[in-house]
Amino acid sequence: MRAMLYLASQSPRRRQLLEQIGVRFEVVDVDVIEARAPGEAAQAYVERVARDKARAGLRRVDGERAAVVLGADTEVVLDDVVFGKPADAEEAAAMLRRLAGRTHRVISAVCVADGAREACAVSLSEVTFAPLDEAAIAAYVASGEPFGKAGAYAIQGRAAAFVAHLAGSYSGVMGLPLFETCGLLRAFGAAP
Ligand SMILES: Cc1cn([C@H]2C[C@H](O)[C@@H](COP(=O)(O)OP(=O)(O)OP(=O)(O)O)O2)c(=O)[nH]c1=O
Repeated sequence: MRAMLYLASQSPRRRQLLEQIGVRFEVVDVDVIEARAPGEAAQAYVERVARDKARAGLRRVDGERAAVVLGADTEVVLDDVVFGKPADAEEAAAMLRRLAGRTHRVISAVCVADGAREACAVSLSEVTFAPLDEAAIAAYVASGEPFGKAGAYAIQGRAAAFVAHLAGSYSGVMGLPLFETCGLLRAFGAAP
């Protein structure tokens, strides 16, 4: 019998990505505080948040036999500054100004847990943005796309036009690294 998989995420992108690899799952809502501790390395932070989401999901499905829970986190990192989701239009524009014409890292962590064990994987990507002028930034922010996205952009959306180069995982940048996810789910008996 295959384990029942729960995706501990509100992100429509993660749902879409998991569907893409043909895995059956249900969504469980979790509310995890995302705050980097002083001195915490960016990658350690992303991994910790993904793990917290998986653990919170596990608590929500508590008591269910053969439940496997998946949590993930994605952050954009430039000069060791972690760019999460912008709070407003001003912050979105500020993030895009800093990303323009430069190469940043995208760290995506995925953690899978059941009642007995837990495992995580991290995907690292490098994304190079073309230079962006103020008009392009203003138009992009006005489109609404930056909101709810780490680094204030969506590679799967209009921001594809900004991406001059990507080294790494497209699905990882979008929010769920599918290669790593698939490996973990197989190990937990939640994917064929
Ligand atoms: C960089 C980038 C991020 N994103 C999204 C993926 C994530 O939804 C979001 C990063 O925020 P997260 O905090 O990782 O996830 P979330 O709050 O959206 O969802 P949950 O915690 O419930 O799982 O940014 C894109 O959709 N495209 C991109 O190109």
